[in-house]
Amino acid sequence: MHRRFVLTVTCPDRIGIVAVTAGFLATHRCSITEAHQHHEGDGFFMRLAFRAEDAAITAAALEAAFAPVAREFAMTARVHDAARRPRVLILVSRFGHCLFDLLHRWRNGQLAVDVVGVLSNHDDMRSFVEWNGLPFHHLPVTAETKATQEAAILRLVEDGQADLVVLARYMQILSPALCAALAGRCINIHHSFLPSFKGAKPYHQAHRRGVKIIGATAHYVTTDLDEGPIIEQDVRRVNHARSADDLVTLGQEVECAVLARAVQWHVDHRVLLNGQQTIVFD
Ligand SMILES: Nc1nc2c(c(=O)[nH]1)N[C@@H](CN(C=O)c1ccc(C(=O)N[C@@H](CCC(=O)O)C(=O)O)cc1)CN2
Repeated sequence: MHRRFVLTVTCPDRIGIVAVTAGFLATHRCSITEAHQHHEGDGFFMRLAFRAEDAAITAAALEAAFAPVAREFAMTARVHDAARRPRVLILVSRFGHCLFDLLHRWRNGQLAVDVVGVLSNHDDMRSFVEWNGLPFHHLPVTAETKATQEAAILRLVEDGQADLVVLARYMQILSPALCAALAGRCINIHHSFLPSFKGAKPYHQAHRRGVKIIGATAHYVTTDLDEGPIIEQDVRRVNHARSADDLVTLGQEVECAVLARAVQWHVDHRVLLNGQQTIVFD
């Protein structure tokens, strides 16, 4: 049974990157099953999925063997075991639609991850989460208790060895310290087509503006609210007859689909960061 891996590479652009990488894989009896690359300015980005004949080889061993090439080409290179199930911690407040959708995809095997738990600043989702056989962590927060509450969040991330934190309509602004601790591994779903309508009540802002299209945006979380690198977006048409509450309801479907795609692409190592932007090899 061949073992399957993913190699991601970010480096300065130059001749020979693909050749040396493909050569390395061939030398190690690996065959490429999917290849993506992108040139952006002086940068080069690549994702290779491949299978290895040697059933005993590991991602760590391949990454170590590739290190001399990575050094020579100034690459940030990572080898991921495609069979490893990333560990995910989900954060939610009162709106459960994105949580329900993610856990549905987890239960039916579509989302091949291990959910280490669900955390909320409200108790609303406890019964649903525990019905799914998952740990529920109720961590209320006020302005006065924010530092203590966030320390508890970080402990859960570390104790759960979470590879990814998903803000599935978690309506608290994370501090710069927590953003730094979760840099590149925390995805938020914002319920507007960014950069329009940042903040807590985007559908009401959109309704006041009289938009004909609403949307949702999944992005990595940074200190600057709703400014993080965008992973995925989508929209749907609305019209004058829709109330603000209608927009809240109609938007939920878009939020679920956008967040699910963003999480799936992240755990499949299809998203590479390029400064404040992303490159998505979907
Ligand atoms: N550092 C960041 N934290 C969070 C981000 C982010 O981009 N950077 N995204 C939010 C989610 N979000 C919009 O998508 C959002 C959440 C909350 C608020 C807000 O103003 N919250 C108020 C409290 C609201 C309440 O208690 O219901 C606040 O925190 O004072 C705006 C946008 C998640 N965190």
